[in-house]
Amino acid sequence: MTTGLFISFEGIDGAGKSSHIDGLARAFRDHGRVVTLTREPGGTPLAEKLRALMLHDAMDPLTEALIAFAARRDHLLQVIEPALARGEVVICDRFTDATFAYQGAGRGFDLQKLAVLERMVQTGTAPEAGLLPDLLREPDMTLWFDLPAEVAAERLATARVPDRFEAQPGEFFARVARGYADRAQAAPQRFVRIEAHASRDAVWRQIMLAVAHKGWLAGMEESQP
Ligand SMILES: Nc1ncnc2c1ncn2[C@@H]1O[C@H](COP(=O)(O)OP(=O)(O)OP(=O)(O)O)[C@@H](O)[C@H]1O
Ligand SMILES: Cc1cn([C@H]2C[C@H](O)[C@@H](COP(=O)(O)O)O2)c(=O)[nH]c1=O
Repeated sequence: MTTGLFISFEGIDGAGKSSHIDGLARAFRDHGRVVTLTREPGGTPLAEKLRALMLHDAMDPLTEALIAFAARRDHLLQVIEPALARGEVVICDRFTDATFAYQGAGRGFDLQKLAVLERMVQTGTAPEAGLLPDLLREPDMTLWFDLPAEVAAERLATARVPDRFEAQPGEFFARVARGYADRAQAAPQRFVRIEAHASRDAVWRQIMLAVAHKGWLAGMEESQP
């Protein structure tokens, strides 16, 4: 039985994640792996409804954090854990690091309270779904797209109508970026920093190197995005 792999993509809005998620899924499929591509907040019918609330309705930071974790719990139980149990590669556009970066560093919500919620949601009162009491479910690797907030803002300026987060000022994203840097520093074995202020090809090469370094897609280092 192949072991499941859990990979998350993180970074501030506009850092360039979406431009590469499909490419990584394709690379794994070319290697014969079954891939579940998903995102947070979202990934299940219930969590997608919570996503719409979170992105468009005004609320206080605690409510925002609780919605993020409620959506995550459903997503874990319905999609992520079953896919990992089947031995699939789960590629998730954002996971809990986003809550620490956005609700924690960005909004200023208490990081220790987030850590309590993280433990409640990502450990297991649901052993049948793959969650275990003493094991915090986390990605096996987090690709962190590190891009200065002002460059991300320039990229997004012409891209689309902003949601509640994208409409935040530059200082908010500078705080979120620092929040990601703190998470990366605290978990260097899980995080891979991607220098995102680079061409798409250069970013793709970094992703392929990170994956090859784990021994997951040997021989694909020269592949195209
Ligand atoms: N390496 C790059 N150089 C220049 N522009 C880029 C690069 N990568 C992506 N872009 C552009 O930047 C914008 C944001 O990219 P993308 O949607 O991939 O970011 P994202 O991290 O997924 O953002 P979000 O989290 O808000 O969905 C898009 O217009 C995209 O075409
Ligand atoms: C998981 C998660 C996400 N967010 C924010 C980050 C983004 O601004 C949006 C999601 O939009 P995207 O286009 O899919 O990147 O939600 C958050 O604030 N907290 C979270 O836990």
